[in-house]
Amino acid sequence: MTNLNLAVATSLNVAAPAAVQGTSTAKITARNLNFYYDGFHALKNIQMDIPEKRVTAIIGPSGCGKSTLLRIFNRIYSIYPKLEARGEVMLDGENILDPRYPLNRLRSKVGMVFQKPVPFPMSIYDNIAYGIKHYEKLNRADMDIRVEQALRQAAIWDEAKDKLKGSALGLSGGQQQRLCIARAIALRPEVILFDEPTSALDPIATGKIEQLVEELKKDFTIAIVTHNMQQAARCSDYTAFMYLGELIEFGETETMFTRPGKQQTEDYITGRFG
Ligand SMILES: Nc1ncnc2c1ncn2[C@@H]1O[C@H](COP(=O)(O)OP(=O)(O)OP(=O)(O)O)[C@@H](O)[C@H]1O
Repeated sequence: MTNLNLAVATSLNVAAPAAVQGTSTAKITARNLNFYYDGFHALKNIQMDIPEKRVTAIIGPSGCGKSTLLRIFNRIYSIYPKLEARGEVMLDGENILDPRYPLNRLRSKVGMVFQKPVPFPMSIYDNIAYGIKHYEKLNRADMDIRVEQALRQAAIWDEAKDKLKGSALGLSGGQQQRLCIARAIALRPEVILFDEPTSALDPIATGKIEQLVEELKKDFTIAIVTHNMQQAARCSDYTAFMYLGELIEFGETETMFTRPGKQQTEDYITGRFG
């Protein structure tokens, strides 16, 4: 590590993350991706590969297009008029921007967790079962198993198991966010998108979510938008740095945080702007 690189890592107060083990194929590939809000050019010619079963962090200053990019990966924008995506976003080799790509299939393959946990106003059990019922007909015993599996995988089973029939709104903010993660997992997606999942949480709840993200990458491909650079450094394998709608740099997180290739990336991660 050069002095500069050491300075970058030290200024972030993070240990350089371990190198990514092995190679990974791309689960999602964006090619010549442009996005417009009623004519406003918000994403400019993005080329990006999101590696399978790895965590990819998307960072950059406010307004650079992080959330816009994430929302394209599950086509959530398509419910609003006057929003337009051009180019290709391939998921397992199929272009999800093609209107013929069934939204139902996309929703079952790509789950999303938002900034603010929004449990449904119903029991903890029903929060998980509700989504499953849309896609599958399970008998009671099988549903019980699926609900338990999802809660366990989202590391909230121990706290929830004795109050499954109680309202989800009675959980703490951090527990609610893990419930929302369980709700996404229960549909057995292949990709989970996290849009600033810890910005409304305290440091302890944040730590639990970061640990969970680390666990989940064994089974899922993860993309996470975060303002928190320590978080990106701690829990991602790859990092994308965006600025003013462009993808400035993409690479292994360790490299990005210790030997950034572009001056803008270095300025951002060392806190010189943003
Ligand atoms: N609904 C909208 N209509 C018009 N412009 C929008 C809309 N949503 C976002 N934008 C614009 O698109 C650009 C990208 O916004 P986006 O929310 O993706 O940025 P971001 O990097 O996620 O920002 P933040 O970190 O503040 O959440 C910004 O210039 C923003 O003002």
